[in-house]
Amino acid sequence: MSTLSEAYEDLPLDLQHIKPVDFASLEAVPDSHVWHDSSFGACSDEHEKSLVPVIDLEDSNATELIGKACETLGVFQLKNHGIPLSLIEEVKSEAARFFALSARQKLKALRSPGGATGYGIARITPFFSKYMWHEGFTIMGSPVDHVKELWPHDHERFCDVMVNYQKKMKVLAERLTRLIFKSLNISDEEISWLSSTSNDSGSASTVSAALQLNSYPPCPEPNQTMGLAPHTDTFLLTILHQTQTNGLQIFKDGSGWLPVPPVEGALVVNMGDLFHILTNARFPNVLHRVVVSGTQQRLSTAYFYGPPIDFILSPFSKVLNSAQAPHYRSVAVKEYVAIKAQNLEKALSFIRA
Ligand SMILES: C=C1C[C@]23C[C@H]1CC[C@H]2[C@@]12CCC[C@@](C)(C(=O)O1)[C@H]2[C@@H]3C(=O)O
Ligand SMILES: O=C(O)CCC(=O)C(=O)O
Ligand SMILES: [Fe+2]
Repeated sequence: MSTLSEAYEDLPLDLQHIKPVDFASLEAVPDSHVWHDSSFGACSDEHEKSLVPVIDLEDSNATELIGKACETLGVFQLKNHGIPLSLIEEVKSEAARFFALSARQKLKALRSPGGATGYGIARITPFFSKYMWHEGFTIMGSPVDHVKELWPHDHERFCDVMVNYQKKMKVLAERLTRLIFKSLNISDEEISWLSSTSNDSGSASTVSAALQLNSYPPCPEPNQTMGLAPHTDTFLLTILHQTQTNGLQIFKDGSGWLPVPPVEGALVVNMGDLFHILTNARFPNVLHRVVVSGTQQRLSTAYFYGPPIDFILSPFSKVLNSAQAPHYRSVAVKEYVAIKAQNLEKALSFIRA
């Protein structure tokens, strides 16, 4: 086994946990999608200044600023990231074109129970008793097989844009990972997989990566439902682009749910479980969720990045001071992916040392 999609083949889902409802046909929130969560209104949207720092990647202090943000909140917004805004726009418009199709059309690109790529609801759905006000399109590698079903003669535009965006995201994710390791004083030898994957040398192992297009349709009763339930991301880091519609919130102990407002041209970067493990819990794996709007569709694009699935990770000895014991045992990426898929937020407790 060498690719992430193969790892997910062994973790099949039931169709009821893949197939979205036809949101466009709903005039009210059906009971299946009603969440009894009293905290929606409690979101501190009144916070005028967001706690999430906006960092310029061209800033001469970028390494320190990013290292600090990773350690405190586990999330930051990134400006001057080098991703052409025109490409981001194209991704957004291709995603919008897809989600605007009729339900019948979109179902032609449905993920299969053992598949990773395609249209469907969030993989975390089985852990909750209610469904989310959300539909997604997951891409691992090329989406061509699925998109050909929808647009037999016009699939190239969508596929080219998504493949190109993933290439650019991979370069950025790699650059951020190096920079974050540098902020931790971790040497290059400890990150051999990073260098062995960057030089396209044929047999070299590939990093784990996926692109997720998310759509949260406007909702007739936004306070009654949930866009995306609270979760942490599984891999090292996630690079997210969000449209101008609010909705993303992070959970901070002592403060509750805090908004991550859209910043024009910026990308949101958040730490996932694997960085939390590597840093021996020094970086939080930030808990986040999405609430929905009554009037506007929200679109977001998340790129998940991690080491090759056979890579075995354990807390860096460098980040452990002499008095500190490792909190987590060694675990292969694919093993952690399986534990997470079966246990969600309890996954980390299964690898506690
Ligand atoms: C590469 C990934 C990362 C996945 C699983 C797999 C494909 C789809 C990703 C998401 C996207 C939506 C939220 C999430 C929580 C979900 O349900 O599916 C993500 C999850 C994770 O971070 O675990
Ligand atoms: O839509 C968003 O802003 C969040 C998406 C997300 O958390 C995810 O795809 O993992
Ligand atoms: Fe997420």
